[in-house]
Amino acid sequence: MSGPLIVLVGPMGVGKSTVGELLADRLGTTYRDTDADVVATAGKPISEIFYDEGEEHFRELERQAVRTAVAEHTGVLSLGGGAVLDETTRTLLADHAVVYLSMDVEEAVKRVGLNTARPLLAVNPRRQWRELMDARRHLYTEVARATVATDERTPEEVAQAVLDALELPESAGDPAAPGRENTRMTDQGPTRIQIAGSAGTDPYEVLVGRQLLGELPSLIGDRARRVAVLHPEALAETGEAVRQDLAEQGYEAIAIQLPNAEEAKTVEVAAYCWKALGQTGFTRTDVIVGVGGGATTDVAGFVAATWLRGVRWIAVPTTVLAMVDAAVGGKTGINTAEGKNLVGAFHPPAGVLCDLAALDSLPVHDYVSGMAEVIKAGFIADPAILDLIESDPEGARTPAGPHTAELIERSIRVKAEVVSSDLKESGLREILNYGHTLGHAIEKNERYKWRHGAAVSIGMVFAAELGRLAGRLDDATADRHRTVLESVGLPLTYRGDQWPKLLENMKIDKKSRGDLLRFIVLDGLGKPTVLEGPDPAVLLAAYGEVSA
Ligand SMILES: NC(=O)c1ccc[n+]([C@@H]2O[C@H](COP(=O)([O-])OP(=O)(O)OC[C@H]3O[C@@H](n4cnc5c(N)ncnc54)[C@H](O)[C@@H]3O)[C@@H](O)[C@H]2O)c1
Ligand SMILES: O=C(O)C(=O)C[C@@H](O)[C@H](O)[C@H](O)COP(=O)(O)O
Repeated sequence: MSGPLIVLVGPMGVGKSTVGELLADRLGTTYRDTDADVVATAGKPISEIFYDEGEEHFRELERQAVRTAVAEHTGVLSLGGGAVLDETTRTLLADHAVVYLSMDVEEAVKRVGLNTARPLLAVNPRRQWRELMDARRHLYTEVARATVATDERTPEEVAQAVLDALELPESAGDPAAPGRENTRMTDQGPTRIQIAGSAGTDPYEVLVGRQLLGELPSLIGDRARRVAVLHPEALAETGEAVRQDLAEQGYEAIAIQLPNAEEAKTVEVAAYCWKALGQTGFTRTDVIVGVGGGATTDVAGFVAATWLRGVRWIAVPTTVLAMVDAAVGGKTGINTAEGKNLVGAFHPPAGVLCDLAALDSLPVHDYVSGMAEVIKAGFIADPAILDLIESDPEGARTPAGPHTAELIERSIRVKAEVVSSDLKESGLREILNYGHTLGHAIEKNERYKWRHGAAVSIGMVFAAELGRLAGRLDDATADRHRTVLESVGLPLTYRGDQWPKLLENMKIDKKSRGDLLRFIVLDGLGKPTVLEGPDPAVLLAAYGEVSA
């Protein structure tokens, strides 16, 4: 019978794609994945199909994808975790060499837990997993010719067990087969970016990848008895899922819900957290976990810095901006009526887990806001970032874009290098403030209702104009600010009549020294420097270039 040489079924996260690709290599054939086919047909990630059109529509797309692939494909094929729910699909699989890859519940939660791209497991992963498997296990075994357990086996061992179970020699595939039809990222594990310890602080790692929940307990460590999970209202379910998971690992885990966005960065919210910690009996060996955007991680870090004069904390950033900037480097803090981040502390986290799957649920404006800090990293240190964005500006507005992981990793590396050598901003670190002097002044002027990235975007155009007018920056690089920021949808202008207020706000910027205003400007692409006490007329002229 023609059709796939092997069909792999089994739950999400069991490793079908990794094992499938290994099998295809060893058999000299090609690998195909019906989930990838569905994503290609729909033009969006599976989580978005679930969200926009519902599970029923997704199942219909999946049924068609399986029918086509079973008819066309002659190599190794893997099906989505729920494909076997469909009776037509099960009938179609009869007489094919189907192998069920299984795993136990602990392994599943470790591999899949925090991955919000798996829409069925966003909340309480352990319980949901059991329910899911109770509903599906018999369907997997019904269609499968063999079952291969994956627990505590390497992908190579699983692949060998599949070949053994089907009694397939390694030459069974077609060596003349063309290249892969659907290559997918294999589970290579997260990228690890090191941040050096300095000023008496420990080194730590920023992990970028998927399915990173399993890393939390080892970061928390066994000296901790209590863990507080701080999360924004928008991530109530995720926060509770993380809390519950930690509780099931034996920690006394509490969740503290914060308001969304800048409303969390107040002394009242910090005081509410201190109260919760006090009532829980939080000691110096206990640990805070901040799950959310930059506002949440700023508060979580600040509460950790101030409680008992400093407890350990871990950042789980869920926005682009928090991944590339806020959660890395140990600047923590809150706003006051007088200005942005005016109260805070340098208190680095014990680790940062950037689960890229979290970005799938981020509203587009918040995603784009984060691109301002990515673009900042491009202008001050890594112009390849700008080239990537300019090659596909639309792609840079969505987590499904082709360069998402690279843009995020490159930006983190820029930040990592700077904060590794100057944690407390005694010099070099000031370059990370590019665009922020005016940006923060705008945020205060808008009573912290604007997105940070939007304000920083205007701030960068202003800084570029300041650099140009001060005779430091060439026209092409100054103009490039406008084109690249606008291409992803960031704003370039602000109300002209607000200058006196903005000037007043800028005086309390953390880079100011006495009455001296200081700005980060560029001497050229990737060459940030400090401009001290610019002529007021030059400042006004630069503002004229961004005023609407
Ligand atoms: N400490 C630093 O070094 C540093 C650096 C840059 C920025 N910041 C600070 O970071 C803050 C901005 O961070 P931000 O842009 O992440 O905004 P944010 O934290 O305000 O998050 C934006 C919105 O998205 C929601 N959200 C977060 N993750 C989500 C997800 N995965 N799915 C759906 N909704 C989600 C939040 O609840 C919020 O409503 C500012 O306060 C800024 O000052 C700090
Ligand atoms: O990490 C830094 O240092 C930065 O300046 C990064 C900025 O993007 C960030 O917005 C930071 O919070 C601003 O710090 P502040 O000291 O100006 O409040």
